[in-house]
Amino acid sequence: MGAAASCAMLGACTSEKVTPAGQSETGTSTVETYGAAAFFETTSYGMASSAGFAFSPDDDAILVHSDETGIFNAYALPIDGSEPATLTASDTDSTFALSYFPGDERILVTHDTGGDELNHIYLVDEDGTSTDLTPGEEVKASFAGWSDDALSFYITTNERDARFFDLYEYDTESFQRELVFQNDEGYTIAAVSGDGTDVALVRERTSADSDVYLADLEAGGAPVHVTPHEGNIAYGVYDFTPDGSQLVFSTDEFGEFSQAWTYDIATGEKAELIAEDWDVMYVLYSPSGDYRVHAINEDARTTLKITETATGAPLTAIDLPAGDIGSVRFSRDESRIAFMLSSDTSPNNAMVADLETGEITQLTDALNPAIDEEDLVDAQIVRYESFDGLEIPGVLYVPHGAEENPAPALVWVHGGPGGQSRAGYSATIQHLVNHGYVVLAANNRGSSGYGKTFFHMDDRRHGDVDLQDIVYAEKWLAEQSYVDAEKIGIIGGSYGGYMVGAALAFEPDVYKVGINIFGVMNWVRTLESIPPWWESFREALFDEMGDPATDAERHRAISPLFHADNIRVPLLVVQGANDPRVLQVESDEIVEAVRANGVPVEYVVFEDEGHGFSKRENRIEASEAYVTFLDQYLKTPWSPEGSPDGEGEAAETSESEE
Ligand SMILES: CSCC[C@H](NC=O)C(=O)N[C@@H](Cc1ccccc1)C(=O)O
Repeated sequence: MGAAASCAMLGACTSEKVTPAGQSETGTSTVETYGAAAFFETTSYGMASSAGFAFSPDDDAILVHSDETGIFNAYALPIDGSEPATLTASDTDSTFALSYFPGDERILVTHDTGGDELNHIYLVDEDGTSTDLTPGEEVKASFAGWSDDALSFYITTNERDARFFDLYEYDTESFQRELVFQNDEGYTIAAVSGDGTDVALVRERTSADSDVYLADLEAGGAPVHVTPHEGNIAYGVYDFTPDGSQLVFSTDEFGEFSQAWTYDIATGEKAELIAEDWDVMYVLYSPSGDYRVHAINEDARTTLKITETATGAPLTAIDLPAGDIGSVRFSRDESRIAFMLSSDTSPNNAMVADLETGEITQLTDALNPAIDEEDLVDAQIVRYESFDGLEIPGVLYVPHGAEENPAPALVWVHGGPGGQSRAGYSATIQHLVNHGYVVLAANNRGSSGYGKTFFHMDDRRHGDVDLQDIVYAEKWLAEQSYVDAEKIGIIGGSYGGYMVGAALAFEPDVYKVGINIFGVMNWVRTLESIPPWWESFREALFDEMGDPATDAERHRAISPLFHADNIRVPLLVVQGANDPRVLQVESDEIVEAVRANGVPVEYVVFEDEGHGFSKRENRIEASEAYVTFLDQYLKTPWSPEGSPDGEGEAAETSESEE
């Protein structure tokens, strides 16, 4: 971590750099090419939870996590820019900062084991001693915030019933705890009011239709239904106001996008709080309630607004720097805010702004100094037409020099269903682009962020209309002057990995190669073996995807595994052994089936990862594997005829594979 620098704009770079000899020529300019290690030697930073205290009790440091050692751990970053203090030192489990204690420098952190998603909450004393507050082999726990009097904090765990999360209140000194809300009905516990009187609950019937309830923790009794309605309306919870008088909830009742509304707990009155032209992503308050922060998902970029609550006027004390601002946290005395600042070409940096002087200080220097930001590229938001004329949004990255020398390209598909590819820094995408690949992150119908109509267009039509959007992404890329139309591949993770498998199996002539990162290959098995703690949204998931008990035939029809004999192009599969959502067997079986076709198939398994890769050495190995595979099979397209026996050949197995 670097020393403080006064606010350097992490702005976008557009100009080309002329660099010394020995670097790759791309058209009229020279861009240095970096290995995966260089991209991942960049440090990833994240802020303590919005439900906790990110500032230390005396406001002189902020609590963050970073992967500076290769494994995420918690650190205190002094706001004067002096050297950070290491607070946890795990060399096995990615550990994430939750909160300082209200009155001392003990902290709460969370980690799972090897990516199994069974997170526990740990108390870390000032001498570094760590205590598991939520022990138990199959227990999954989450931090849910502090009481206003600082005498207790809240944790949800599923230890009583693996399917449901109950709410416990922990004493800050004795760590004795009390069950304050027993959840037998499959609610999602969304927020607890600071005065400890109310808990906000969400019940999801379908992804289009959900409700908010309020349970009175003092009076007990059945939770009050806050959102009675007819038809499909999706309601959710942002937070309580700091005085506990109102619940701020989300609704898509009044248009395509989610708005923020208030519910007055005493009177039951509802009122519009924030309506924007896009989804309101979150709403949070300063501890006193004097300031309100909300973010908008504006065409795949985050726009942040800070408002003086009393007047509704925008905060003018500081000029927020250009770039993506997130994780805003107020100091205890509300004289400062901490936030993360990033751009398409720069990862998160921790910043502190003084609301009295307007001064902004950069506390970290995350991008590996060996990388020149000007060698990276900005994202462009684009739109293309699909088979039925529907406009599909995407996030496009074009390598420097591709206009002069058309480049191979990749369609990148996000997870979900219902996720969204967003602009912003991605080490993996920048690594691919730096190695000469155009990347189009397509937001096929069904993606979030573009309104509820678009979001639901894929319901029970997965592997059909959304796949066609991905096919049309290839067609659009092939028409671009900077793309070598003969060299277009597909890459995606999880649901995006499913789309990779589906594209290769059901549209076998479209893509030249595929990279499947822990993708669902067999929907019957995946939906039959979802983690027990998904119970609160199992019904909604089955409503969208189909219930394996009744829709198994359709699930077989759309599952790449049962159509693997159609896959005739090189395939790279990457999987975490501890993934509880997409089990390793999904990848094992598709690898075996496609290898039987005589097609090159490479397979990388990480023994200590789950649904996503968090350890630096694994992220480097995965990213290096993508580029090596693409350089081998996409830059010089593979054909069965070109292989020694004319039938194709199976590739060698990666060292990581067991
Ligand atoms: C309606 S999406 C619920 C699943 C969940 N979504 C959040 O990310 C998820 O983990 N999706 C996986 C794919 C998947 C879908 C259904 C069952 C298992 C895995 C993903 O894309 O990350």
